[in-house]
Amino acid sequence: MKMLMVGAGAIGGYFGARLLEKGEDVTFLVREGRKEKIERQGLSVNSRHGDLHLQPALLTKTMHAEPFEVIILTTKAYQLEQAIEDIRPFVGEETMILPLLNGIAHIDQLVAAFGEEAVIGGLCFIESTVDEDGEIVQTSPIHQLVYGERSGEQTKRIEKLKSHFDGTIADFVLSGNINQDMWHKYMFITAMSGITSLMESPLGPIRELPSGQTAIKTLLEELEAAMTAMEAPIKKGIASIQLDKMNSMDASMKSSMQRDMEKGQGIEADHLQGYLIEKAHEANVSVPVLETVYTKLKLYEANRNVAK
Ligand SMILES: NC(=O)C1=CN([C@@H]2O[C@H](COP(=O)(O)OP(=O)(O)OC[C@H]3O[C@@H](n4cnc5c(N)ncnc54)[C@H](OP(=O)(O)O)[C@@H]3O)[C@@H](O)[C@H]2O)C=CC1
Ligand SMILES: CC(C)(CO)C(=O)C(=O)O
Repeated sequence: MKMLMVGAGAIGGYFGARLLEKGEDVTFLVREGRKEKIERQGLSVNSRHGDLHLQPALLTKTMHAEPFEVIILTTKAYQLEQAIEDIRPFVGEETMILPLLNGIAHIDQLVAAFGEEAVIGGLCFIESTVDEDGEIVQTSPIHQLVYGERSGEQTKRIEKLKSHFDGTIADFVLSGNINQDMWHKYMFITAMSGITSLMESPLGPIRELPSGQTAIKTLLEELEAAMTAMEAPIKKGIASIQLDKMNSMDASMKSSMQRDMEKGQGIEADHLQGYLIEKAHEANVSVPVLETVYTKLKLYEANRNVAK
C-alpha cells in the first residue's frame, strides 16, 4: 500500500520510520530544508522502543509521483493550508487522507478541500520532539496512533489499512468511534498543553499543588461544558476521566506545545484553545481558565513576533 507521510517531524518522522522498519512502502513529503538534512544525515529516531536510522524515500511538492493510497498528515495546524495545496497532485479518486493533528477544526478544512469521503479520522498519543540536530526523540512509553472511518463503519479500505498498520512496533489502534476519540483527545490536549504551557512546568509539579489540581479540574470542566454546548460527541463525565488520566501520567510529562515554546517555535493556540473559546462564547458558556491559558499563549506569540 503506497503511503505518503506529509512531514518528517516529531510525529510524522516517528510513525513513518516505524512503518518503514516493518517494511511498509512509505514516502515522506518534505520541504527543501528537511530534504537536504535527511539526504545528508538520514532520518534518525532515538526512542525508548528502539532506535532507528533510515534513508527514506523523499518527495517535494514540485516532484512528480502517482497518487498515493493513503496520505498521513503530520504538519502543525498553522501549516495545514499550505500542505493541502502541496498534496493535491498526490491525491487520487481512492486516496484516504488521515490527519494526526491535535484538535478538530482541521477536519472541516480537509473535507472542504478533498470531500467528505476522502477524509478518515485519526489522532495520536506520543511524546516526541525534533532535537537541534534534526533527530527525532521519543520519550514516554505511549506511542499510539488511533484511526478509523468517521462513519464508524468497518469498510474494506479501512480493513486494508489495518492489515498494513498491524505488526508495526508502535500501537496502531482501529477505532469504531473515532469522532468521539478525536473530541476526547481534543479536550485532553487543550487542557494538558494549556496548563503545562501556562505554568511552564511538566505535569507532575503542577498537579501536586492543591491549587494546581483545582486549576486542571476547573479547566477540564469548562472544556466539557463548552463541548457539551457545541453538541460534540463526548461522553458525559469525561472531564473527571481525563483528570484521572492526567493524575496517572508520568510526572515528567510535557506537552508538544510547551516543548515548542521552549524552542521558541510556533504554537497551535488558535487551533486548540482559541477555537473552543470562540465556540464557548457562541454558546454563552463561561471559560475563564481557558481564557487565562489563551492569554498566556497569545502573549507568547506576540513576543515571538517582536523578537523575529
Ligand atoms: N510532538 C508530539 O509529541 C505530538 C504532536 N501532536 C500533534 O501533531 C501535529 C504535528 O506536530 P509535530 O510532529 O510535533 O510537529 P513538527 O513541527 O515536529 O513536525 C511538523 C513537520 O511538518 C512539516 N511540514 C509542514 N508543512 C509541510 C509541507 N507543506 N510539506 C511537507 N512538510 C511540511 C515540517 O517541515 P519543516 O521541517 O520543513 O518545517 C515539520 O517537519 C500537531 O498538530 C501536534 O499538535 C500530537 C501528539 C503528540
Ligand atoms: C500530551 C501529548 C504528549 C499526548 O500525545 C500530546 O498530544 C502533545 O503533547 O501534543
